[in-house]
Amino acid sequence: MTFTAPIQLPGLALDPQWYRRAVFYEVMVRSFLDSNGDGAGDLQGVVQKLDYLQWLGIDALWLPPFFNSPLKDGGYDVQDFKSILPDFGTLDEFRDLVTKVHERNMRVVIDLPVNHTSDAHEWFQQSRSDPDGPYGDYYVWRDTDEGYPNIRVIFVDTEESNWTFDAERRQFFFHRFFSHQPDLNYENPAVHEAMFDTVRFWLDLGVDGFRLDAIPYLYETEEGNGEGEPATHDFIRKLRAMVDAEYPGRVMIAEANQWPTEVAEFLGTEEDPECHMAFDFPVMPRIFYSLRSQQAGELVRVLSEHTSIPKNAGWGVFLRNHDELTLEMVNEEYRQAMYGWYAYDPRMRSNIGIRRRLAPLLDNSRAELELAHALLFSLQGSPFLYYGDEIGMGDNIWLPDRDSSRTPMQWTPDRNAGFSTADPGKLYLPIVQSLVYNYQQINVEAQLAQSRSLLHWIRNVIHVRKGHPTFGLGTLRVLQTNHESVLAFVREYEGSGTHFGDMPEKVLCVFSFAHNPVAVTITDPENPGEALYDLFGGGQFPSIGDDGSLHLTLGTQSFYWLHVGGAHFAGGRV
Ligand SMILES: OC[C@H]1O[C@H](O[C@H]2O[C@H](CO)[C@@H](O)[C@H](O)[C@H]2O)[C@H](O)[C@@H](O)[C@@H]1O
Ligand SMILES: [Ca+2]
Repeated sequence: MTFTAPIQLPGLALDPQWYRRAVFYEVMVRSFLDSNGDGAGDLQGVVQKLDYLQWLGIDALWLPPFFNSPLKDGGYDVQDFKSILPDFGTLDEFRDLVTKVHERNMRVVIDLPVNHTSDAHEWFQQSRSDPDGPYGDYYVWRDTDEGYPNIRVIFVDTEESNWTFDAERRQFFFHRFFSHQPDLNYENPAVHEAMFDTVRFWLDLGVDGFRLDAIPYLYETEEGNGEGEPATHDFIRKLRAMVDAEYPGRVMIAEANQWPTEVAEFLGTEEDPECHMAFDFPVMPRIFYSLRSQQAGELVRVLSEHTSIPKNAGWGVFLRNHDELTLEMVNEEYRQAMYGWYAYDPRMRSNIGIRRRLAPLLDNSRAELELAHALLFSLQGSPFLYYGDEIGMGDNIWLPDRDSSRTPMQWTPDRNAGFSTADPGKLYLPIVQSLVYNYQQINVEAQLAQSRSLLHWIRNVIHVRKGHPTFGLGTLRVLQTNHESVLAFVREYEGSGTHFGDMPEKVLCVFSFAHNPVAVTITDPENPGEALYDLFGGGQFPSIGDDGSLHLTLGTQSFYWLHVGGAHFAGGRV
């Protein structure tokens, strides 16, 4: 067997499975760093912080929309798919960003809201004013608001219907989201062409992939619920075929807030692939549920459900993102429990979810933050971090909608948290100044100076994860335990033999959600008698018994990652 070292810096390493090994980081351009002092973050600001992201161990940036936009929905209301909002920068600056990201062997994934545009988009302006013109059929127009009776309203806080009357065209248009976001009409082949053209435009600029926003909602039918209609899958397959043929190695990531069996359809089959990755929505709220209920049962249940997906497809796992913590994937009983624990002030709720950041949700508990991240970094799928969560940033629930958790990144204890030199009143959103999460306490500089900070802890875990390909590429098998608060699973990878370090490996991951120390017996019938070593420090643990049983004790809300087998293991501390 020959081992070749991965291609080294500078430049991108050739790795067809890069997205399955990658740690992703969501950077809202507007929120990260303001390079020119106008009060809003920009592309050059992101460039200035690439060293920080590389140090943290990030492999790929996910940039939510930065296109020209009225910004009534954080940029998901696109006015022009081929230009950048001037506040954020220029196409040349974007090219520069891509080059500098690639120089660091990192990648850039951009967000593409393919389902709809802003009503300020030229296509919609022309569609409403000239029904018989080239854009007349670009949107979904009807004489009444009675079509598609089975299609639910998603933004229940603001919208009563998916139809809005347009006084100029004197017809109703269809919208899955805000009434200023008309849905594109995918029955029209010209819309397909326009979207392919958009995708090629950004791939030609060097992006490594797309998050396909709100992907289930492209087509509507009278009978269906408009979520993953067959024609939607046909379109995605067609798009994937084009990407594979013209831009091999670039990826499509499905944002489909559905149950894994339905989401798996957005990954297609090996013969007829759709997206390369899809976010795992059900697992996320169950992590939060387990933390408060001290019950691992719901996580055990969803992780034990095997959903088959194509060989090279993968999941994206996350704790938080730029949206509310969605509760669409839990039933009413669990939803109410979670509102009670996490959204006790009605101001904290948004649609079917909770508009708070990670650290305030977990009441700034270091044990819970570590436990939640340990899960994030060891579940099956690629982890997606949300900017600022690595330092435990707070939120501002007095801001409207999801702006509560889109406030400026806190870099230093100085003016505007080092985010901007602008007059503080000019910032796009105020810096968090709350008692616990005040930027003078919670910032990158202060955490860099403390070796035991959350930031250093998260960096260490990321680097340990990266030393073990099983986390990105391995299978997950849930184990039986005799304690209701304990979750245990084995991540197992057969090794590819193509890269140095890409060896067969098994890691036993154990998590206790109990609010007190516990003793537990775990059963792993497949690894009787195997030795166990702590992945962080290399310390030897009691071996698994010959009958497959393992007795462990765990501290309050704590976890272990244990290498299974082999006495040679040396630990992974960086
Ligand atoms: O462009 C409209 C929205 O599209 C995404 O929406 C997703 O977030 C919703 C919650 O905010 C969720 O309920 C829905 O299922 C998703 O498709 C995007 O992430 C949003 O920011 C955007 O408003
Ligand atoms: Ca700026």
